[in-house]
Amino acid sequence: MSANGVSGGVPKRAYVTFLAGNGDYVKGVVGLAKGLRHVKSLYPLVVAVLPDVPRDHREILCSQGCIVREIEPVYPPKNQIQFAMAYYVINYSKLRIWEFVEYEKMIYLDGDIQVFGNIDHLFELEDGYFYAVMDCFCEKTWSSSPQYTIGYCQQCPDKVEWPVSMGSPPPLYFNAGMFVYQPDLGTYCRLLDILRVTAPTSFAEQDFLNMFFREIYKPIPPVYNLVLALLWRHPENIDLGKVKVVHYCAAGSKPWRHTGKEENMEREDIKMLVKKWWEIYEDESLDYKGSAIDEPTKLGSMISKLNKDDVVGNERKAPSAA
Ligand SMILES: O=c1ccn([C@@H]2O[C@H](COP(=O)(O)OP(=O)(O)O)[C@@H](O)[C@H]2O)c(=O)[nH]1
Ligand SMILES: OC[C@H]1O[C@H](O[C@@H]2[C@@H](O)[C@H](O)[C@@H](O)[C@H](O)[C@@H]2O)[C@H](O)[C@@H](O)[C@H]1O
Ligand SMILES: [Mn+2]
Repeated sequence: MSANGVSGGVPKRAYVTFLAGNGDYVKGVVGLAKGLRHVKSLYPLVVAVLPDVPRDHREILCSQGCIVREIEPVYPPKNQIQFAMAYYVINYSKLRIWEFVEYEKMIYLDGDIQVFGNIDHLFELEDGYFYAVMDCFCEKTWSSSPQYTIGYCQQCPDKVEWPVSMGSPPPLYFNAGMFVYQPDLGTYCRLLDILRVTAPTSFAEQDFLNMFFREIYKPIPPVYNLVLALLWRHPENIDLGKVKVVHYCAAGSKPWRHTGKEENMEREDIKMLVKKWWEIYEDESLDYKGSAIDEPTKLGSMISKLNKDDVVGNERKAPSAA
């Protein structure tokens, strides 16, 4: 196995998600694992877990065929920022997935995402770019942004034009709940180095990743990450019948917590998407039939230990002469 994700000439690929805490997001990850099986994906699901994910949750994930990899948390520099959601501070730990260099290419999916159509073909996208779906600025989570204040959204840039007095419009901005990327140790080190000197902002690691990858970001269609708010903010941009990936990120839309009480949660399309999520989650025929994969994967943990030895407390040791 070479460290650049190619073993015996076959490029290693996998889906990867992130799990923190001992709460109910583990249901999201189990649903995602079963959803990928449902669409007959060829690739495994790696779950990057923070140390606070309890053993029983890790065992559930292994029993569902997931490859569980423990990661250390990543924290932003000391700050007074009010994140759009207080818990967003834990999302900086997603940056550890750039260290998974035993894979040549990975598709990151949030734990509150479900895949309803096979997207394995995205692994064939040209190397050297960062692929993700454009976000929307119309929800009140964006109320502290200039876009929201003037009513500008990249989903409909002609509706309210960006005022010339405010300079050029913001660069295209992606939702960080789903992206296609290539793990790489050099990128990983630069991410951590630059994070240490970057003031955190409302959307935490999503803002940081947009800044870091702005030169190589390539938008892909919203069928690959339906941010639910698009259904009521930009319905003209969505053909629900063609959507392959649904991102349950609107307030009140997490299927495993859905009560229908929050704004828009009583919509027929939302209720249908929540029902579809539960149908997969409860479908026992989609349970993993193989033997649970050891946690953590032996090789994976050896590689990450090896990498850690080279990056001690983010100061890199000079490579050994050997
Ligand atoms: O308590 C938590 C909160 C978040 N997450 C992970 O962090 C991701 C990003 O958080 P979330 O999806 O809630 O953000 P949103 O997309 O709703 O803004 C989740 O999908 C999970 O993968 C987690 O594991 N436990
Ligand atoms: O920590 C920042 C988060 O930022 C994103 O969530 C937000 C953001 O996209 C807003 O733009 C939407 O309005 C909102 O609905 C959505 O929840 C990612 O989905 C999530 O994984 C995570 O990175
Ligand atoms: Mn999400």
